[in-house]
Amino acid sequence: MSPATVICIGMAGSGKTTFMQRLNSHLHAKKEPPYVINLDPAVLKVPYGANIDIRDSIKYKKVMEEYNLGPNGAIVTSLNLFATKIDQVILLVEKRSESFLNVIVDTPGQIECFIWSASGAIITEAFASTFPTIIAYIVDTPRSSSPTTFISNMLYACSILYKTKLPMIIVFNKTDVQSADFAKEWMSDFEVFQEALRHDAEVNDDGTSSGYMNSLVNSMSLMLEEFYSQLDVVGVSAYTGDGFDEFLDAVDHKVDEYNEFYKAERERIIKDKEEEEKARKEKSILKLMKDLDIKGKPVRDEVDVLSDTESVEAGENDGEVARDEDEGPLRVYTFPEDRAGEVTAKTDADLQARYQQAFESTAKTASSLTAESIARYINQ
Ligand SMILES: Nc1nc2c(ncn2[C@@H]2O[C@H](COP(=O)(O)OP(=O)(O)OP(=O)(O)O)[C@@H](O)[C@H]2O)c(=O)[nH]1
Repeated sequence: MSPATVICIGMAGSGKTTFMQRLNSHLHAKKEPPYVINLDPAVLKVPYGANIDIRDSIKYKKVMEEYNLGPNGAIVTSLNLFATKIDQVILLVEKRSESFLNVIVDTPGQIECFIWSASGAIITEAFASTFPTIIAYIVDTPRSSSPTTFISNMLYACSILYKTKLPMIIVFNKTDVQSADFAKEWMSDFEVFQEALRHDAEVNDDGTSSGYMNSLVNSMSLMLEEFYSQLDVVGVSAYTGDGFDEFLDAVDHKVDEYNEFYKAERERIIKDKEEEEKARKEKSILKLMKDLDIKGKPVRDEVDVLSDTESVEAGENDGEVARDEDEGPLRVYTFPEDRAGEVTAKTDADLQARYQQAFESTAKTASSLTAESIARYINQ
């Protein structure tokens, strides 16, 4: 059975690394140790034992110095460098896939460096086309307790879902500080969310609010209802380990969903792409043949016709041999030696004339060039 891959994504400080550490120890305690991958090149310390660590092959600080980049540019470049080896990574994981049930992947805190970069897409796609892959979007619960921050976070999650096209679990972390019940309620009951929004506006209104913000958040929350229906939502505490069994149940549920819907959809997309590529190749071959003026006829026939270059001036008659009106009978039988003589004589005279012409024009150009350079020399 293919191991389920869980890619942890979340804003900086949401607790991805702590979550990974807790998930790792939770699975170890269940005697189901996972395969752990760290894709954050800038992290100083990884508090869990990673089987594959991007920092082993790519030195973030050197990338910064060598390519003269800032912190985010260096993360993207490190990921680009890593993405070139992703097939080897997948092979490594595949080789050992019999001995674990889960692959867990940590990503950089700067979400956009991973989600919106080409390399992030390549890495995600490589996993998703080999193993059932799901996204765990980690949210800092205490920092999302205001309706506006909450909706911003959900919009971000929504964009990630549509970008990756993979099943997603929203993980409300840090429930030891604040329970995630309020968020679950907001996601399931639109009226409760509106009430919270109204209350927030009253409490925080300093007289500068135009009401525009509230109506915008209102419409967004309506729009997000469809998005919420596709999600599994769990509350966890990476500190205490609370909610991790529930999280693993959600992973199982999403893996079933992946196998049922996403896999078929992905296969359809890949097939469509292959067909598109095939059609594109056929079209460009046809275009090439047209440019070469082959017109779809078998190439050998054309070569035979085109080989008679002596009788045709370049560009004339589209490469076809025209017969002179006074050429006489279509076919005259002569002895091979005579024919050879005729051709040689004609060719020799022709060649002589062409050499002469070429020599004259070259000499002319050369002499005028020499005159020009002498004049330039005298001027200097
Ligand atoms: N109270 C509480 N704090 C937590 C929990 N999980 C993480 N933290 C704290 O949140 C802060 C950020 O945690 P990290 O795990 O470093 O977060 P991260 O998302 O990996 O951060 P970046 O790698 O910078 O993106 C740290 O101070 C953690 O101690 C939790 O469940 N409860």
